[in-house]
Amino acid sequence: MTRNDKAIPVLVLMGVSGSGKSTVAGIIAGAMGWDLQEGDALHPPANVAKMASGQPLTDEDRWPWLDLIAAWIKDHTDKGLPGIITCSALKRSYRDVLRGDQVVFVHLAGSREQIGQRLTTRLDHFMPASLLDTQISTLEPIEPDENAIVVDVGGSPTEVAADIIAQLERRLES
Ligand SMILES: Nc1ncnc2c1ncn2[C@@H]1O[C@H](COP(=O)(O)OP(=O)(O)OP(=O)(O)O)[C@@H](O)[C@H]1O
Ligand SMILES: O=C(O)[C@H](O)[C@@H](O)[C@H](O)[C@H](O)CO
Repeated sequence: MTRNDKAIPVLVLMGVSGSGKSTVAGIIAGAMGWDLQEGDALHPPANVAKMASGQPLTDEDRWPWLDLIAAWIKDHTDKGLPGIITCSALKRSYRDVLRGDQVVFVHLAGSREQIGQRLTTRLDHFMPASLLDTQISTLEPIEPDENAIVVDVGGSPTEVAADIIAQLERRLES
């Protein structure tokens, strides 16, 4: 059986803390009926404790977590199931662990001021707003050869989700 893998995407919603990954992923998963995995839920407890104490993760902290994200993606691509997973995926080398024919990275991009403002009003999360600067300095922007969509997060969550779905549909048509 042949299958158009591009038509069965697994989206990796990526970007710095507070860029809206969880919020927008929930809207898209609901609208499309796709499986949803919150990447933060796959962090080992030690990683969560480290971030909650205000320390940024190192590469060594992130590799085992990225392996779990990659396993979730592979489970979906092996079964030909669409899905959406949140993962900061800040460095190109991290994205290398996650890549595949069906995998589309969606970078939620916004200004430090806007994302910082959203983080200071988010009170129910382990990640302190103080870590935003290290998230931004660690981020390696998407490069042209990566299978990716970049969206501006200036609009409402519903507008950002609609922008992503529209860009995805245009890619499938082309
Ligand atoms: N487009 C948006 N407009 C206004 N507020 C937003 C938007 N997207 C997200 N928010 C709000 O900003 C905050 C951060 O969003 P969210 O938790 O989804 O980000 P995140 O990227 O998943 O963060 P983290 O990586 O730290 O888990 C939340 O309080 C959320 O309600
Ligand atoms: O790579 C990282 O530093 C982490 O994944 C963070 O991005 C957090 O998981 C997230 O932002 C907090 O919710």
